[in-house]
Amino acid sequence: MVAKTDELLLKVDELHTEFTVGKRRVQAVNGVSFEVRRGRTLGIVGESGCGKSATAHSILQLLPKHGGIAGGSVTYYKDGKDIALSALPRNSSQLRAIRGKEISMIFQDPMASLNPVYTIGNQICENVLQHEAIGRKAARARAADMLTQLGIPLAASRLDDYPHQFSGGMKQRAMIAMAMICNPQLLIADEPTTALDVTIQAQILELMKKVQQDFGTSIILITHNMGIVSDMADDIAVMYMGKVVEYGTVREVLKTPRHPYTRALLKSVPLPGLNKSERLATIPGSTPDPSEMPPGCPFAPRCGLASDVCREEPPEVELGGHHRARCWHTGEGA
Ligand SMILES: Nc1ncnc2c1ncn2[C@@H]1O[C@H](COP(=O)(O)OP(=O)(O)OP(=O)(O)O)[C@@H](O)[C@H]1O
Repeated sequence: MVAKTDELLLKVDELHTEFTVGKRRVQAVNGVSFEVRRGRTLGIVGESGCGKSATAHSILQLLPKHGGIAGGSVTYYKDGKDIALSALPRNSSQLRAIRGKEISMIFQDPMASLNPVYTIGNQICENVLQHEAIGRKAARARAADMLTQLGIPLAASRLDDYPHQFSGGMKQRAMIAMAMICNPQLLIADEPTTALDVTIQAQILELMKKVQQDFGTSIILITHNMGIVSDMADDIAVMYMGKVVEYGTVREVLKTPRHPYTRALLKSVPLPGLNKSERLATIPGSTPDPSEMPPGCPFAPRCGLASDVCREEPPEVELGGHHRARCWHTGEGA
C-alpha cells in the first residue's frame, strides 16, 4: 500500500479558459486555483456547466480549437522540476509525452472513447507502445495483467474482444486499464461512473481506490455527486460558475462548510452522518448564463445571505489549514 503524502504534484493557479461560440465568449473557467498532492484524491464537485470538465481538459490542453487557456497557469512537479504545462504549445512533443503516460484521463462515456473497430487489447497496448520501448508481446502481457487486476476474468483471451462484446462496467474497466497501463502519476477521472448502474458504480469506485493504494496514483475525480466525493476524496474543490468557491480537506469542507453554496449542495444530497434528520433541500433559482455573468458574487442571486457587498467580487478567505472560501459571509450562517 502506497501512503498519501502532502507533496505537491500539480498546481492550478488562477486558471482562465474561454470558448468562443459565434460572437459570444464563454468564460468556462474563471480564475480556478487548487493543488493536487501525491497519492491523494481531489474531488471537484459542482452543478452541471460550472466548468469542471473544462478545468480538467485545460490541464492537458485537450481543448477544441475554439477554446483555450486565457490566463493563469498549470504546473506539474516532477522529480524536483516544475513543468509549466499551460505554457507548452498544445501539440508539443513535451505535452504529448506527458499525456497518457504521466497524466491520463478517463471519461464519462467509455463508448465515446473506445474505438469500435479495434480490439480492447490493441487499444490498451497502443498507449504503452507509444510511450515505452517495449515489444508487442510484453505490452499484451501487461494489458492482460492490468485487466486481471481490474477484475476481468480470463483477461488474456478477452483482449481480442471488440468493445461491443464488453458490458458497460467492463468497458469502463478497460478504460481504466488504458489510463493506468503506463502507471501515471495523476489520473483525471471525469464523471467516470455516471453512465453505469449503482452496483457497477460502486465496484468501479472501489477499483479506483485500490489502484491508488497499489500504485500511489493521485486522482482528480470530477463529479456532481457530493456522496461520491465524501466517500472517495481527501480534498475537495467546490466549483460554481467557473470558480472554486470553497477548497479544503474533506473534513474541513464537509464538517465545517463555510460557503453558502457548499452548504446548499450538502443539504441537497443524503450523506451518512451529516444530514440524517433533515429534509433534503433544493437550491432555489438557476445558474446564470456564463457569457452574461452578474458583477460580484455569481451565487448572490440564489443566496440567503446575500447583501449589498456581494455586488463586489468576494475575497478568498483563508480559514486555516488548506481551507479557503470565496465569500463575503464566511463567518455567518454556519
Ligand atoms: N466545447 C465547448 N464549446 C463551447 N462551450 C463549451 C464547451 N465545453 C464547455 N462549454 C461551456 O463551458 C461551461 C462549462 O462547461 P463544462 O462542461 O466544463 O461544465 P461541467 O461542470 O463539466 O458540466 P457537466 O457536469 O454537465 O459536464 C458551460 O457553460 C459550457 O456550456
